[in-house]
Amino acid sequence: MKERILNLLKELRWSEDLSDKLTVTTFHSWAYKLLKELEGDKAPGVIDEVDANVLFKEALRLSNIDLRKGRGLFKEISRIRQDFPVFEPRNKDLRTAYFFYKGLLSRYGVVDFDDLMLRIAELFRDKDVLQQIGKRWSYILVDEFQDVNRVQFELVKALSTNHVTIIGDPDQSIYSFRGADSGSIRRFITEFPDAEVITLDIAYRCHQEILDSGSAVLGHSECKARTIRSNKGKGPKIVVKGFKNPDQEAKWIAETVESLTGAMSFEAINFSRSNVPNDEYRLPEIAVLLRVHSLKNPIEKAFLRKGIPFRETKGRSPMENDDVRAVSRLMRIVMDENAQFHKSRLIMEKGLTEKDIESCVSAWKKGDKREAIRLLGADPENMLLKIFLKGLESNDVEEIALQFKSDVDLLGIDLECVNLMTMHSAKGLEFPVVFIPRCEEDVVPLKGGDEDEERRLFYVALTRAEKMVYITYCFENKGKSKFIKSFPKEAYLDEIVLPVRTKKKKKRPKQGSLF
Ligand SMILES: Nc1ncnc2c1ncn2[C@@H]1O[C@H](COP(=O)(O)OP(=O)(O)OP(=O)(O)O)[C@@H](O)[C@H]1O
Repeated sequence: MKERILNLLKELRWSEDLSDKLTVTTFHSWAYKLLKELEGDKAPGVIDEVDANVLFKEALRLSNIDLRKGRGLFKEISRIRQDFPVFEPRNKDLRTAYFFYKGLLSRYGVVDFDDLMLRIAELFRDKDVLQQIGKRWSYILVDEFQDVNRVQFELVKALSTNHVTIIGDPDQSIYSFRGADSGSIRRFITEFPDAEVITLDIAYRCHQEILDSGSAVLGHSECKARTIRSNKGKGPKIVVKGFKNPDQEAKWIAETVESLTGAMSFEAINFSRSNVPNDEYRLPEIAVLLRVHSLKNPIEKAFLRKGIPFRETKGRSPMENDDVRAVSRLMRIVMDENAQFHKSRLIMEKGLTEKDIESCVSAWKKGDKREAIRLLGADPENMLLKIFLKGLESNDVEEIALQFKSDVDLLGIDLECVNLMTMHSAKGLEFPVVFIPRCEEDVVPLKGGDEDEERRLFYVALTRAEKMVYITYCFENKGKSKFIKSFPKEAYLDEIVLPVRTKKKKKRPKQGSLF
């Protein structure tokens, strides 16, 4: 991102070289660097969400709380610590689990993501610290402000003596389940009444049909429809198709992808191109966006059957890759021989003994990384691991873990394959062609979800498309999503695809025996 900004400045013939003055970072990575600077060697390590869950389960066991309650309690604890000021939980189980969890974090000398932000908020209470840190940046710009939580809001507020610009779209707030405060932009405007509000109402990505349909879906939420004009004007209509079941739907998606990319298989030639623009696309220009990851199976099968390469982007951190994770734990142990938490996890996850770990550390310290990786039971040829190791040459392990939130960041999106991902992980991306399957009631909007947030999520999915949107649903299930029903009539083409009935073979009359 920093490179892109510097290149843009060059294009704009900006005379000053800003490469040393410009910091581009995430909240967590920024907080970690500050913590390390302010607390030096005493600064705790950071554990990600997966490790935090492991530790929380340990806390539940220690406090004799039913593990089945774990998920809900952990969500609640995270919510509490993303609020500001943090309040003490009233619920007895929650209070006990929280107490043990905090104890474990401190015993292992680690913080989780929520704690990390809270620590900085705590440090900023000291006016001198705040002044010392604040004067480093003359201008602060926060992007995707609709996704900040209350603690992050307070940090930005604390730094508001600098010139602060926030950018965001309240209609794309889709992370309230993770603690984001969907009202943060509104709150900012209320708390800083002198702030100049600039409304960006021209869209450069999508055609008018997509914007109008997205606005119509939002029109039913508290955000209310906005009028956004496309500088591209009108484009192809959104294609909506209903199928009998997910297999037929997936088959059609695979055929359409094949046709869009000019594939020449026998079936592709036979397949009707009536809904396909004349252009040919490359596979990475196509994305299939799912409401939940578990809907992927029929689509994967259909792609495999046709030999269409696809890449699944789970929106997960590359740190969740087994090999990367093992080496990252080793790095933490190399840096700090008391990194008990990571030692215990290596023993559990890789079946190593204390002695094995010592051998890994010693090989690593001697510079024999390949041997250390082999001893860990990891694959030195793993591509993600190779990229991770490259990153380690110029960053410390915590930095990498915090910087690269998904493998899209690490690998780049431009592999020669279709992108299969959730609507959430598509946030911020764009593709010439977008498929949105399973747009039926109970899936879109998801049963039990917050309907306003579901509308915003669908809006995000729709507006990833630069040109074509194909929305499909299965009528065998609960039927077409009400979101589609709110599209303006002139923005889409609606069609039901009935399964082709294969003619039953007529029974051959049995020839009577001549004898
Ligand atoms: N002034 C402009 N002129 C031409 N194209 C533009 C302009 N501004 C943005 N674009 C293009 O419009 C698309 C969307 O821009 P960008 O990603 O910055 O918007 P965004 O508001 O962050 O989008 P979203 O939040 O929906 O992901 C990009 O392809 C970008 O190159």
